[in-house]
Amino acid sequence: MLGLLSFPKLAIMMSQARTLVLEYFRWIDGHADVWQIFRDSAALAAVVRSLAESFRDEGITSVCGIESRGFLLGAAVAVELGVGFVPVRKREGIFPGAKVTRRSDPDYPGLRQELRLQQATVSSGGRVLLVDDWIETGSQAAAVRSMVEECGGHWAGCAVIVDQTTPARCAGLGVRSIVTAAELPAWNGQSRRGYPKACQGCDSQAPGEPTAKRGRVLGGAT
Ligand SMILES: O=P(O)(O)OC[C@H]1O[C@H](OP(=O)(O)OP(=O)(O)O)[C@H](O)[C@@H]1O
Repeated sequence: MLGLLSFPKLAIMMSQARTLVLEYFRWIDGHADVWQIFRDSAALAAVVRSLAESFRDEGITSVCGIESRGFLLGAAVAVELGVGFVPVRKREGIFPGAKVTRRSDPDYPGLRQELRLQQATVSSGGRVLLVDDWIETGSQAAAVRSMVEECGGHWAGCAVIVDQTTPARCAGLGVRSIVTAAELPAWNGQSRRGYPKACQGCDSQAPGEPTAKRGRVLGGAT
């Protein structure tokens, strides 16, 4: 763990994470491939530390992650913060015990995800941080928030690598990101047209141009 960092060291660490994300992120056949960031140990470590550091002083008692990339990142950030991990599974897969469930509003590919959370994993009064690789519509995160609150937990916010939300969604869900979608390399060497503009006020983006569909140029998933 990093423990307490001086401001210059913290700024350098956050800057390194941002640089490595921009270096390793790839568009492959029109699909955003965040997995490429994880194949480099230095990039993965920097991303995990940066996500953890953005909520280090917020009294987080558990970290939540949505299957599947949220499992990888969320568990790592939980270790970094010294707290436990709360998994949110999608429709399929064995997941024993009493659960709360939600059907999300349409997410970035237009899917209404069936999300499940084990009640016992959220302690009443606990402060839960959601960690994910990317947030776009915020529909899955909003559904998770609703389940956490039903279990008696408090929503601390979202730590993500890439933020592509609107300012209102960003503020409502408490999103803090390493980069915004508008900062990513252009897709296939073309312009970034389709991405919202960066929002200076909340470190996210402002509405404007249509949102790029990072996961489905040809109708597939990420
Ligand atoms: O902001 P939203 O529009 O709700 O979308 C955000 C979610 O979409 C991605 O996961 P995805 O469903 O692609 O699952 P995966 O991690 O298994 O690829 C991402 O990891 C978030 O969990």
